[in-house]
Amino acid sequence: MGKHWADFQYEIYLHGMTGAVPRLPTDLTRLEELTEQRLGPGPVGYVAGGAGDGSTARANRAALARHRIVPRVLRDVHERDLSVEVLGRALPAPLALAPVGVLSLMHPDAEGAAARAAAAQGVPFVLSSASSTPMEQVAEAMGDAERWFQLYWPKDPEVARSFLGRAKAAGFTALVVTLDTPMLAWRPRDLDQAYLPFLHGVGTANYFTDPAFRAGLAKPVHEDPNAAVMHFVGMFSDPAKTWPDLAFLREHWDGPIVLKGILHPDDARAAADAGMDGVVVSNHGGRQVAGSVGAADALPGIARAVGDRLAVLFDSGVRTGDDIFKALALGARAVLIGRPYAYGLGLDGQAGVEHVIRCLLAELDLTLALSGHRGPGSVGPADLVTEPG
Ligand SMILES: Cc1cc2nc3c(=O)[nH]c(=O)nc-3n(C[C@H](O)[C@H](O)[C@H](O)COP(=O)(O)O)c2cc1C
Ligand SMILES: O=C(O)C(=O)c1ccccc1
Repeated sequence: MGKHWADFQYEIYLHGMTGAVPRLPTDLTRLEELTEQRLGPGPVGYVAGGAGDGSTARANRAALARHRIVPRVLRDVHERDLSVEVLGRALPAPLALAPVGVLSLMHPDAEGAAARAAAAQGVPFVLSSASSTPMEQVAEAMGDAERWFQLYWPKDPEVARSFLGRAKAAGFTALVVTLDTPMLAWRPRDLDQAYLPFLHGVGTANYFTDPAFRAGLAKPVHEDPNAAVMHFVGMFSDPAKTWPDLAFLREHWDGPIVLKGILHPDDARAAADAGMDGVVVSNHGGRQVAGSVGAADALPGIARAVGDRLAVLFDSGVRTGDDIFKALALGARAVLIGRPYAYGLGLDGQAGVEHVIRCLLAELDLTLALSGHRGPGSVGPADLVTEPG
C-alpha cells in the first residue's frame, strides 16, 4: 500500500473547520504572480524567464493542454498506490524535484530547504551543479533520502572527475547530465536587466569549494572573486563535446546516468546505445531554444523509441496533477518540476516546497482515481484524446 496522497485534501478541509485556509494557493499556476508580488520582479524575472519571446514555455503548456483525459468509471479505485520504480529504485510517486540552480535568489535557505522538503515527502531531489550550497551540505540536510546529482559537464576533466567523486561520496545515487545548455540561450528578460546571477557569484558554491577548480586559480577565491567567477564562466560547459565523450562519464560514475534535455528519438536511441540508463525529455522549461517543440509533443516518439531500454522521464511545463497524468499517459515513467517548487521556496521556504509537492500529488491521486486508475502503471495513450494542434 502506498501513501494516501489524496488525504491532503481532507487535511485542508479539516483545518478549515477552525477557520484556517492554506498559506499558499492550491492552484499552483498562481504561484509565479504571487512570488513576483512578494519578491519583486528581479529574482523572479530570472526564474520565470524563457528563451526568446517565451514561445517555448508557452508551447510546453499548450502541448499538455491539447491532450484531454477520458475518465472511466466503476473500476474499484478504493485502494491506490502511486509508487513507481525508476532507475532500479522505488519512488513513492512519479515525481522528482528538477535541478534548479541559484535557488538562493528565492530564499536564503535555498537548496537546503528544498532538499529537506523533498526528503520529508520522500521525493528525490536533483541537486544542480550550479547550486548556491555545496553538495556535501545539501547531502547532510537530507540524511539517507534519495538524491541525484545534476552535472553541468565542466571543460576541465579534473573538475568533472572531482565533482563525480564528491557526489558519490556524498550519497548522490544517480547522475543527471544536462546536455541542452552548452551555453545559455538568448534570454531577453535577463539581457534587458543585464543580470546573470553567477556573474555575482550566485550558484558557484560547488565550484568555489572544489579542490580541482581552486587549483586552476592564481589566487584564493576570497582574494580575487572576479577572477574566480571568470574561471567559472570558462569552466562551466564545453560546447565541443560529442557522443563518444560519454565514455568518460561511464568510466567515472558507477551508478545510473540520465541524459537531460533530449527531444529527438534518435538522440534517445544514441543514449541507449551509449549505455546510459535514462533520459529526461525536456526543453529546460523553455529557457534554451525559443521556437522549439513543446516537450510533451516530443515525449510519445521518444517513449516508443526507447521506453523498453531506458527510464523515460519528463519535465517542462508541469503545473498540475492532471499534467502529470498526461505525461504518464504519453510514456513518461516520472516527471520533474522546476519553477513551481522554486516559487514555493520563495514564498514559504521548506513548507512552501512541501505544499507544492503535496498539492501536485494529491491532485494526481484524485485524477487517477476519478479517471479509473489505481496507480500509474495502468495509465496509457488510451486515456487521452488529442485535439488538433
Ligand atoms: C531558475 C532555473 C534554473 C535552472 N537551473 C538548472 C540547472 O542548474 N540545471 C539543469 O539541468 N536545469 C536547470 N533548470 C531547468 C530545470 O531543471 C527544468 O528542466 C525546468 O525548470 C522544467 O520546467 P518547468 O520550470 O516548467 O517545470 C533551471 C530552471 C530554472 C527555472
Ligand atoms: O538558468 C538556467 O536555466 C540554468 O540552467 C543555469 C545555468 C547556470 C547557472 C544557473 C542556472
